[in-house]
Amino acid sequence: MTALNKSIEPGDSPDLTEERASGTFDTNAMAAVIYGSDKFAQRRREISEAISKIPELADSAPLPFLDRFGKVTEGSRKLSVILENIDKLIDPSSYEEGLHLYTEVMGMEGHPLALHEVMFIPALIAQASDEQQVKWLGRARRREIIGCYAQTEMGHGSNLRALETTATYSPETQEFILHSPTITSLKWWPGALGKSANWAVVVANLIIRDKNYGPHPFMVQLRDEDSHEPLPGITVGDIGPKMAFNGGDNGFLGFRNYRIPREYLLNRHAKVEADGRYVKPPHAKINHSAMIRVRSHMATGQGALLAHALVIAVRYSAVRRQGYLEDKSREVKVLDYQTQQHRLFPSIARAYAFIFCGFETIRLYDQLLIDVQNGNTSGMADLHALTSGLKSVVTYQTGEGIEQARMACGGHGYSMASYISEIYGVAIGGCTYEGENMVMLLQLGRYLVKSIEMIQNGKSRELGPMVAYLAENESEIDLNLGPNEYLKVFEYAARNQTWRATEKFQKLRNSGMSNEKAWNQASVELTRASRLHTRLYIMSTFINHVGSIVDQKVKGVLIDLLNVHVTYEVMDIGIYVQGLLSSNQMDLIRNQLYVSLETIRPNAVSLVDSFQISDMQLRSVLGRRDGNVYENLFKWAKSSPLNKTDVLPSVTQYLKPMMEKSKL
Ligand SMILES: CC/C=C\C/C=C\C/C=C\C/C=C/C(=O)SCCNC(=O)CCNC(=O)[C@H](O)C(C)(C)COP(=O)(O)OP(=O)(O)OC[C@H]1O[C@@H](n2cnc3c(N)ncnc32)[C@H](O)[C@@H]1OP(=O)(O)O
Ligand SMILES: Cc1cc2nc3c(=O)[nH]c(=O)nc-3n(C[C@H](O)[C@H](O)[C@H](O)COP(=O)(O)OP(=O)(O)OC[C@H]3O[C@@H](n4cnc5c(N)ncnc54)[C@H](O)[C@@H]3O)c2cc1C
Repeated sequence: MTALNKSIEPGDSPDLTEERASGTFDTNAMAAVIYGSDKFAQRRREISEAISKIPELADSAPLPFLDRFGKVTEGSRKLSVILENIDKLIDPSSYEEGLHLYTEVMGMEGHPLALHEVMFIPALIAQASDEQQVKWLGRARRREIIGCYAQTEMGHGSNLRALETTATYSPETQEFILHSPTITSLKWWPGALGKSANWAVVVANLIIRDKNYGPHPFMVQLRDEDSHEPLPGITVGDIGPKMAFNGGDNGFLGFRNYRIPREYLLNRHAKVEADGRYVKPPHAKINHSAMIRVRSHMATGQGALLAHALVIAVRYSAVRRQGYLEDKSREVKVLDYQTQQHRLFPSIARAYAFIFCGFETIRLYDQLLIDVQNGNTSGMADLHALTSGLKSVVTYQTGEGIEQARMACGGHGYSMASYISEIYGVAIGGCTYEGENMVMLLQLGRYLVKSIEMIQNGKSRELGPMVAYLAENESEIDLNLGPNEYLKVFEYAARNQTWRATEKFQKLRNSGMSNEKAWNQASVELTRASRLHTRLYIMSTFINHVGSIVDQKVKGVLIDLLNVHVTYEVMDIGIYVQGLLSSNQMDLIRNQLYVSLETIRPNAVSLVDSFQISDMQLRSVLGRRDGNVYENLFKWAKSSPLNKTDVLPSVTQYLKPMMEKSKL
């Protein structure tokens, strides 16, 4: 019996045992749905089992008790143990297995290879020519070098056109000269840059004979491969502590006329010939492909973070007893309160929805990558718009859900013993990285406005499938028919808001206002349209995915969860559907939501157990699989370094003299 499946073990809290007994489906079968296949769900369990057999992979102390230096050291220490044992742990060629291994062993705090795997290698795959890949990709995959992705500067992150770092081509020496002309041009934020990486993909403005060709990616060696000392002309270091990711070394980087060979421009798409002739890429934004990749993966990534917080909050809510319902002889599990269910269950539904929606988005990205490698860039604008909206909505809603999960754990949720604040810090980083959320919502807004303009110009037939609904007329809604009717409600809301926002923008522009000013004055309405459009996409992928499930028990509970989702989402956008739904219909939906919360209640713990997050990965006293919270909370507090002695030096030095003095 492993510690991961839904089986009940001796010594488990009777409250959690009772919850698991009431589950109506097999959590292994649900895990197969969550992780895409039974085979991979099984591999995850095997990897967790293998990790548990290597004691050096365990945290050397609860991570919240480590200081920054300790966290950074811990990440590197564990990395070396992982690499010594890698063949025993995973299939090293599998990205997914690697991700599971790192997530479980490292926790949330970050580690030296995070950006190497997530951005550096993908940037080489997408942007390096075949010849360049022979030179660097193998070395990167074998971890002979550690890389990062250095784009953002102290002065500019969103507006890439204003980046200041230059890469000036010198035809005489056939080199690029990298230079940081100002303080604000210092690269600032790249993960693993500060202390770990010795190479970077650096985004800099390509200058040839005084002409600026805009941001391009360059492969740049930062540190000596033997001594790890920064190379002459490079200034590099750590940017200091952050809200989270404190085991990671986000860094700064400056160049003083630093020379690299002409062949170090990543030139799969754009090239500079020896004489300085520039060969244009097939699409102006093709250099942004590493960002598109991460954005495409963010729905699944954020879904997993939300799931992590919910495993903690739901299990804890089943062992936490506080207050009474009808039976006054025993306090109830707080999970039985409708308010607690309303706080947590819609988030469980969203976590599932984000993961399923992520499958579809990753599929679209993988297809785009193949198309682009074959010279077809026609799908780039669609995927850019979709992933811009998606990363914004899922990161924001994940943050909201995790914060509700924290509050659902009362006072103990505020303790680092819950680990929820760490998950929150990591998740909300996603609202900023890979494009600040408002900026990205406006990118989608731009695409939606263009879609409306196509309809206005009689080109509805040319609209892509995801925006075709913008040209439709609304039909009667019968809410007894199930999720597809709710989808129509969402289509109505997104269509209406997109038309209103576009018309506002056009009206302002037609009144003589500049395009930019009109855009700015319509921008809040445009972001609202983008959110509704994205939520519609999430809902439709959720519905489609549930429709494709074969295991009937799993499908049954996912339909119940879908009912929570659609009713909650429609209630949440009530203001946008006032013209469509009567107040009687709104009351009906509200009641359906309350009924669906009750329907899900017996399966709540099994639904979060199905994420199969081991206790090691969970790192939460409140969320432990066995539910034995209280004795472990006391043990956790006793392990605090402050409790090593009864009397602290600070008491002897400052408080005692103060109290003594007051006695006189
Ligand atoms: C597996 C992963 C899971 C989890 C990750 C875990 C950990 C990782 C942690 C952290 C990593 C973080 C990394 C980073 O943050 S890297 C830095 C990221 N930086 C950004 O995202 C910058 C955001 N800014 C931009 O992307 C662009 O500057 C912006 C799109 C906002 C504007 O670009 P620009 O000014 O150049 O263009 P516009 O004039 O606005 O638009 C012109 C035109 O081009 C279209 N466009 C823009 N971008 C793209 C694109 N990527 N693809 C296709 N088309 C694009 C845009 O829509 C316009 O089109 P049109 O309207 O037709 O003219
Ligand atoms: C945890 C973390 C990890 C990161 N890792 C990396 C990395 O590995 N590599 C890397 O290169 N970078 C990295 N970054 C940097 C990140 O990509 C940028 O911080 C991000 O793109 C936002 O840019 P900014 O900081 O310039 O924000 P700003 O653009 O300055 O945003 C400030 C405010 O201005 C608003 N704003 C800006 N432009 C507009 C506009 N046009 N219209 C309306 N409002 C606007 C924004 O909405 C926001 O409210 C990381 C950041 C974080 C937090």
